[in-house]
Amino acid sequence: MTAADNRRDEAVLTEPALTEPVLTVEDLTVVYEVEQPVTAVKDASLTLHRGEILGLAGESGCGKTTLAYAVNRLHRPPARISSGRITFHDKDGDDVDILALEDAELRAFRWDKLSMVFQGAMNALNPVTTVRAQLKDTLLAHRPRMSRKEVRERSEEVLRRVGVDPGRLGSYPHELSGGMRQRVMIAMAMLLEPQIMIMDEPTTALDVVVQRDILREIVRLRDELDFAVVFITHDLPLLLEISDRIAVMLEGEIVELETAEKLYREARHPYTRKLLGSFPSLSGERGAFIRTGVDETAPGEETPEATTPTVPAQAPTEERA
Ligand SMILES: Nc1ncnc2c1ncn2[C@@H]1O[C@H](COP(=O)(O)OP(=O)(O)OP(=O)(O)O)[C@@H](O)[C@H]1O
Repeated sequence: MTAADNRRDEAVLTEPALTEPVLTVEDLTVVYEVEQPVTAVKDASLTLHRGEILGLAGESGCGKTTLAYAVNRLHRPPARISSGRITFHDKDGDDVDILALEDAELRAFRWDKLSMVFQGAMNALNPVTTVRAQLKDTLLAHRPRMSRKEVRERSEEVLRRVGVDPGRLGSYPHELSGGMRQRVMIAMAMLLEPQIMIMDEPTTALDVVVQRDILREIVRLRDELDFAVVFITHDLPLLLEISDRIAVMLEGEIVELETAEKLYREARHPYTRKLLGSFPSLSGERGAFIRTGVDETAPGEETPEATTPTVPAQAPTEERA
């Protein structure tokens, strides 16, 4: 392979072809109405494209979680959206004004069109209910006409997709490891085949090896199923590996939004450069762009057009509990 081939391959990997938008956030401002009001998100605008992984980076307290919650209208008082527009562009052609949805419409919208895996989500599973019952409840709440057989098949399929043996359907959350619980949460988030998944530090509480396995699978699932991901973390090296584009937040504002490679090589904003410089793994010799880790799947293990459920190659083999 020549150097030109290498460069071309790298460009294919790192320069995403931007598809049509699936979500548009315009001038969003979110304020915590406390004694000394905090404007946690200031005039934030971004476009998420279909099938894209958009990383949201920035140090603790810059407003990442507030932004993510507001997009899904999961924010609670004292948080208030004081201005802005959030539009979901459904694949059937409809534009949905998320801020105008009534409660019932919002309940139908969440999980179905846009789902969220948030910090500590692995503890969000109901401790007294089996995995089977939790998947079934979510499915039937949105698809009441599904037959028992369809519910069973879909539940098995999503578990397989995230690398959990369907034999675990009968398990209670405490019978699963942290990594498995987090995989189950990801299965739950993709259960209804949403077009967007927002992931807020989904793997932070897990050890590094499990984290990488799960991230690899998220990228693989995105490749197979084409949902868009907003991935939030302050781990910039990790975002550089998995994201198509990265938005950098500083004190509530999005100060830079670029492709991962451009951000890595030619960050424009001084804060982005400072952030890049604060990770020793990024501040040494900048040779080849580091975007290889989680993209590296065993060659030939999957075809892009695969539509049948497949067990990810990296899935742990596990025994029935
Ligand atoms: N309930 C609240 N009341 C008042 N201020 C709040 C509240 N929750 C968050 N904030 C403030 O809003 C700002 C943004 O917080 P947010 O949690 O969105 O940041 P973050 O970037 O997600 O941080 P982290 O990475 O630590 O989760 C911070 O200044 C925070 O102190």
